[in-house]
Amino acid sequence: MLLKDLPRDALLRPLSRNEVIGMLVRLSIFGAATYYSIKWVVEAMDPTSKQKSQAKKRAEELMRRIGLEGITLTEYEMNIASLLVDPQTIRVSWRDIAGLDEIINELQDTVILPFQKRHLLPDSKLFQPPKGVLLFGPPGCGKTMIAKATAKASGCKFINLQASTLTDMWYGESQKLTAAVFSLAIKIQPCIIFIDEIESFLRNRSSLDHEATAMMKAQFMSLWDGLDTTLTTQVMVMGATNRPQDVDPAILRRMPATFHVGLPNAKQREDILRLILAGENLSNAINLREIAEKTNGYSGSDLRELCRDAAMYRVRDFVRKEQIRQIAQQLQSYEEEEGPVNEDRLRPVTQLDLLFGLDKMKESKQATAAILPVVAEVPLD
Ligand SMILES: Nc1ncnc2c1ncn2[C@@H]1O[C@H](COP(=O)(O)OP(=O)(O)OP(=O)(O)O)[C@@H](O)[C@H]1O
Repeated sequence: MLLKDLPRDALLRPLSRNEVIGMLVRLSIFGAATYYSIKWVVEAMDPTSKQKSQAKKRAEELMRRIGLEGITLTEYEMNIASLLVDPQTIRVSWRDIAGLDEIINELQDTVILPFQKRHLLPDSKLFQPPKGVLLFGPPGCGKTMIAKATAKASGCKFINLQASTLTDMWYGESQKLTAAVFSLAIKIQPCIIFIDEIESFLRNRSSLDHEATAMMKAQFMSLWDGLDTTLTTQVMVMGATNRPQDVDPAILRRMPATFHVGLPNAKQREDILRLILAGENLSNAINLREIAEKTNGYSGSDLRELCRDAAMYRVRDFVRKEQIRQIAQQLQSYEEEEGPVNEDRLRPVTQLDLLFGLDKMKESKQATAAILPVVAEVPLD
């Protein structure tokens, strides 16, 4: 029916109360449907929305587990909160780190005591954890382990900030995220902000820096300085790097406590080997000193790889023996079969296994050395 076909009276008469209410209800439903459709379309068009909602869920779950559910967070703080590590769930403790007693003792005195015993000197400006700590040294020597064990020992929450997080597009705007790192850390303090590969994040400032990156760095440093303003703030930035020479000097100045986590010496390597192999079934003739002496230049992570390989040989032997046994069983009649006598058990790891593992490791190291340039260790000062 067209408008002109309607009776003139029907158009001119005032609307009844019910008609007005009905119209309002229809308008509201239409408005809500439009709003949610537009929202749905916008979200569907945002390629990062799934990641964002996953990060939000993860953050909420983490906050609940850590016992921080009452704290209200902004959207940006929520993104950073998805990187939180609960000190209770950190598996690494001092007992898992071998050969680094000196560094551990110093960390205990300079970092952990001020966190743990803050109540003894609450008004002291001096008895405070340093605002920045730098762990530097070649890869695989335990820097990340030390950072995690420090958080566990001091009972600090641990924000594991990847170099790319603040520059990653899906997380949002760098500057808002940078601000969120610090505001979140303050809300949940005591807290350690850990930045692995800090050189790639806060690299020497150069003219090649993108303007946004330069601004983010400047902002990071000013927020970092701001931590000093209140005595009660218990937030520390801990950085780790393989290339201290590439870290911006302005950042280095903000990390007064530096720890060199270098390649282990022979004694340290023996300690690391003993720790890695603890709990394994070892032959009595194992001589870890011999392996330690033959592994000059190896990192803790190399030694772990070597041991992992060595421990696999007996499994391979076991599988081969089993295959031979099965073939023999098929050839023999079942009456003659003697049955499995102690055959279900793996033999212990032997010195020969470790030496084989070492040979294999040497070969792969030589192969990688051929394709990768040698990175010399440069002292910090
Ligand atoms: N001192 C050590 N004691 C026991 N295990 C060690 C030690 N150093 C390294 N490892 C072994 O090597 C692995 C790697 O160590 P970690 O990740 O802490 O090294 P990193 O110095 O942080 O290396 P990267 O610079 O590559 O991040 C550890 O998971 C551990 O198994």
